Amino acid sequence: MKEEQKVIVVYKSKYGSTKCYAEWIAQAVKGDLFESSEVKSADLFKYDTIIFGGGLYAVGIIGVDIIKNNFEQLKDKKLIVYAVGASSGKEEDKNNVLNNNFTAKMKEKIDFFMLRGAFNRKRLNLIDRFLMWILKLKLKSKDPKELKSDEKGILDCYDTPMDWTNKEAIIPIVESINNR
Ligand SMILES: Cc1cc2nc3c(=O)[nH]c(=O)nc-3n(C[C@H](O)[C@H](O)[C@H](O)COP(=O)(O)O)c2cc1C
Repeated sequence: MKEEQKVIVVYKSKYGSTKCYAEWIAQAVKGDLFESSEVKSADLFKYDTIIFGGGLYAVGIIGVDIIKNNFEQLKDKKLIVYAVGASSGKEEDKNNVLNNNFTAKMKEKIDFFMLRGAFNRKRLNLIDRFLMWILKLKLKSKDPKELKSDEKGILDCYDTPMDWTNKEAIIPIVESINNR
């Protein structure tokens, strides 16, 4: 990475997976690390590269509005977004998340990555537990052959706590900054 590049790593995480990846990434790229509530839009403008990570909830990337709402001012910077979910990040799931969260113009400019987080139903707050229960009922009522891979992933970990967080998964993100 060129000496003068300033990198900020911002994250929003509910249960810690996205935070864990943000810490690994910030350490690897020597970036400044912030939880999204600690950052104002004006802080982002001071950096050359902005990396945002958010947990995936019902195909939405939590906290990503900080990038979307400031997109016009940020679009000429290097913009990286990663979403952390239970999904294995297959192309189909990735496109689904991209289309659900970004406009065509944003998709062109933003380097987007999917990372795999963790899931433990017992650690969820009451609302999330209820939402997951509704989702499970909905998925169970579908023909198993019709399930998308992220839906299968959710059913697989509903009763079994899983932790897929893996430091090596940040390599493509770190490389995309270093190869700038
Ligand atoms: C209510 C709820 C909805 C979720 N929706 C999705 C989803 O749409 N896609 C996905 O891949 N994972 C989904 N997950 C799994 C989370 O994204 C996963 O646990 C992730 O590691 C959370 O990151 P965090 O700990 O940083 O918040 C959902 C989890 C909950 C509790």
